[in-house]
Amino acid sequence: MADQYARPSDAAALSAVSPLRWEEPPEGPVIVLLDQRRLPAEEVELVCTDVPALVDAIQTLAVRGAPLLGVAGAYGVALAAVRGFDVEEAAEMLARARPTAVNLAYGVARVRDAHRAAVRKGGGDGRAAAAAALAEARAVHREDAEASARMAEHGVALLEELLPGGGYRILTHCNTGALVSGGQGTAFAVAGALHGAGRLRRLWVDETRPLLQGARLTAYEAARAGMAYTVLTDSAAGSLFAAGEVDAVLVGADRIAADGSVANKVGSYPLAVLARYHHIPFVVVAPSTTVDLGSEGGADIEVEQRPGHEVTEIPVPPQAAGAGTGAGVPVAPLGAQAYNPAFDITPPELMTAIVTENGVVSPVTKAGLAELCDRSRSGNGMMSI
Ligand SMILES: CSC[C@H]1O[C@H](OP(=O)(O)O)[C@H](O)[C@@H]1O
Repeated sequence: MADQYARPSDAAALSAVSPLRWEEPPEGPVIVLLDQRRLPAEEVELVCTDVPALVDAIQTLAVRGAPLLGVAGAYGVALAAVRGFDVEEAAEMLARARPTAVNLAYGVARVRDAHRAAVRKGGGDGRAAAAAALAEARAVHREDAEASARMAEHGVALLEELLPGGGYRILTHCNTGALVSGGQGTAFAVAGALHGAGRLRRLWVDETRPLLQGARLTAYEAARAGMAYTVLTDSAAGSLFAAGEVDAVLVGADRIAADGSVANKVGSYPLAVLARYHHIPFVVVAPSTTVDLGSEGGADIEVEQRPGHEVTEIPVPPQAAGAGTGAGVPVAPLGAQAYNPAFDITPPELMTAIVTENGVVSPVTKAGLAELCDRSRSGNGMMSI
């Protein structure tokens, strides 16, 4: 079950608001989510008291973005453990909630395995196993925040190496800021670090149809940060490249295959082709938890297909984008068919680099990516569910 609590849309309060937190009110532990479907017009918090409510929030993009899905999945398994729900069943439900972002399965497996180990060790002491599950979920959350800060450092250093001096006009797609992370995000964290150093001349923000994560969420985060930013339709990006107005493209990722193929928000692949044609750096920024060494190449990545009404209807607030209710205003003839993949696949040969918390791989090769991941996984290897 999820209750909703509206908050004043106060900019000062916003800066302190996290997209997800664990709380332990007297009536029992809950996961509190900032409902990203309602942003930027309203700050509404969803209070999830059980796993089905969290699964629904994930599937309707109230909570979204690969790294944060890993954190949400981790806390979802911990919620099951602490509230005495079936942990194995909860792990299965959560891992299947969205198929492409590998972080979700990773976060779920981390906490599920910690719980299993504690059960084996504790001989059925449920409280000890629940405490171990919550501790592991907090570790997943903390590690993602730490990874975000390190990605920002590596990303800035890479841009300074690629494009020495001056300020940068960065084009980004979808939303990759604090709303998708335990920290300040992935690609947007690099833009934020550039902004903090006075090196961000302009942030070009693709609106990112159909759910408008760019126009709604990246613009919201850029405004809060005081960045110079401009929203554009996805189809206008080409003319910006042609006009020489883009210095680099920074995007996130939902799953990176072993060969470096990247699944990211639909529209990323065309940007990579444009960047290659115009000789502009195309850089993917993602934590190592987004790399799935079990997927050999792009063909192994399941691309989530979403409901057609997200394309054929314009969402009507307060049922904002991603509500999944079909409560929008039709823009296509009723009954129109729609093609609505949530992601597309960019091959490694179109990328300049992949930036992770452990460093940069450029050019993007299978060996280079594996080496980067091995360095990061000495403590917490990728676990599949
Ligand atoms: C850096 S994770 C953000 C990543 O997730 C977005 O997808 P969605 O909004 O459907 O969760 C998009 O692919 C972003 O690049």
